[in-house]
Amino acid sequence: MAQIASTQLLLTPNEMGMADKAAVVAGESAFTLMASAGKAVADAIMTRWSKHSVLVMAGPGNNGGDGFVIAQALLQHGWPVTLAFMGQIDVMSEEAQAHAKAWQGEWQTLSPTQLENAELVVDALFGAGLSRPIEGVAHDMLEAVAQSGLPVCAVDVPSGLDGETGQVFGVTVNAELTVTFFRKKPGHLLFPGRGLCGELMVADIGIPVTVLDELNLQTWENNPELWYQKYPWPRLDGHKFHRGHAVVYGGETMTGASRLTARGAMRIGAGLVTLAAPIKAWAVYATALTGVMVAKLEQSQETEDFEELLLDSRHNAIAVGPGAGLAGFERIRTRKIALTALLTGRATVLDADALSAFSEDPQILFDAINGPCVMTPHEGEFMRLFPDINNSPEINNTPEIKKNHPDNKLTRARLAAKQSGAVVVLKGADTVIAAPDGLAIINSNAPAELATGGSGDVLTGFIVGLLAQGMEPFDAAAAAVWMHGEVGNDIGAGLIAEDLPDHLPKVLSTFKTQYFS
Ligand SMILES: NC(=O)C1=CN([C@@H]2O[C@H](COP(=O)(O)OP(=O)(O)OC[C@H]3O[C@@H](n4cnc5c(N)ncnc54)[C@H](O)[C@@H]3O)[C@@H](O)[C@H]2O)[C@@H](O)CC1
Ligand SMILES: [K+]
Repeated sequence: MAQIASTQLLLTPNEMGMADKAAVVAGESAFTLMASAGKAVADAIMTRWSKHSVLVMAGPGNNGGDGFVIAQALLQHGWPVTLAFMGQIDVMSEEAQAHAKAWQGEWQTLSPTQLENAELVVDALFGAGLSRPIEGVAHDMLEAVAQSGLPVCAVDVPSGLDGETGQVFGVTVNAELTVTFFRKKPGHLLFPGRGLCGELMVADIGIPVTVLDELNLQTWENNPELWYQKYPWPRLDGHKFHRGHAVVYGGETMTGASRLTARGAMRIGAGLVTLAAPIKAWAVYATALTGVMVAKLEQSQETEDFEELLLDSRHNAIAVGPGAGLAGFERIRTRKIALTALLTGRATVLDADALSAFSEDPQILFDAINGPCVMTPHEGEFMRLFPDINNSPEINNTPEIKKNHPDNKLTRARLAAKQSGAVVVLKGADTVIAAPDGLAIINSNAPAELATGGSGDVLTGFIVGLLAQGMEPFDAAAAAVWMHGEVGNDIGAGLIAEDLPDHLPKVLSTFKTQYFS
């Protein structure tokens, strides 16, 4: 995956530091890399804004070094520039010192009063090297910038944002534009970070792509580049059975949920979809569904009937959860149905009630997972199913920045995948898809409109539909989440879950034109 989608790779600040070092070893000069970084930011500023009075805040590390380059470039183009420095010049890196010496304007010491005459702020205080909470004058300055409402261009990250987790380390600013270098970082895509970066630009500063080979990277931003080659396009000579047969369990009361799942599975191309429902609700399903077949599960023997249905090995992918039911006896039934599905060893998606039903004894669920499985919890379901993860050593023994912010969504999803043996899709505006082997993808195309009732049920349908067509769970989850986001963007305001499956053909056709013609 690394080779086919190198541009989608995400590097933590630490990995970025290693890439930077490897580039220098490969013959790039650190001075030139910094010059290119600063120039890229200055160019972006001059493209976006007309000539303004600029305050460049330069911090004690290489982020500050970039600040000197930016200040000098803007000055040379006739912009009024104030340079506000915080640090000790003689302990800065050689390249930062060299660029600081090249600065031809006046030096000032960082102070909130400098904001009085500023029209635009360049935030080059802290970047990848942030290692403890921001205090003192830098803290006061960032707070004053935030309160001033002035437009901010952040260098690499808004200072105070942890590039690894997307969490804020005490204080930060809301940037209108963030220019980062070489590759994005997870913190640019994970909330709240994503909301603080404004427009995010990635500048090529001359780091050779070959440095990535040494790094064993495991995190990507979701994009068809990652999985389009494995996408199961229907073959002209194909038969509907080649496109799989998905089985969706439907509960007794909330019948809409599993119908949305079934429709999602149909739309994404499953050859056949059967909705299996308890007899009490059977008539509702049978009346409402046309292309989807409905199977009856007789009273008091629902699990046995479900098991029998699955004896037919053409039923190659199963979804349990949407509308499955949690009240009283339904909870027991939902558990049995989920375990029956897992026992087949066939590709299974567990969502909603199928996750919550195991909140008291999640290990029973994890022990039953021994085939391809995708779990799609939202935050609430995740907390119920993985209560220990926030207290796990991998979260708490990391440096202080992470210790103070256990809400590292990427790490949590990875730990959950490892613990359960399933691909975990931790849903939200920044959905993370993590596999038990450590690979992870952060999704970034979901619009706010997708946060609506039934939207997750459709996603489950997209996943099970792709599984039925033979896609591997990690790829199927990534592709489904991306399609779901694209459909959401396509519909926009006024979106309801019912629209999602029916807008998919348009998105699929654009995707097909782009990648397969
Ligand atoms: N490929 C790369 O990695 C490149 C990186 N560049 C820049 O270099 C930056 C990284 O440079 P550094 O590693 O020097 O990191 P920073 O510039 O973020 O700052 C590190 C310095 O700040 C101090 N510090 C950390 N947290 C602090 C706190 N809370 N309060 C006070 N001081 C604190 C550290 O002790 C260290 O002296 C990137 O963000 C980017 O802007 C560019 O110059 C070009 C190439
Ligand atoms: K910064």
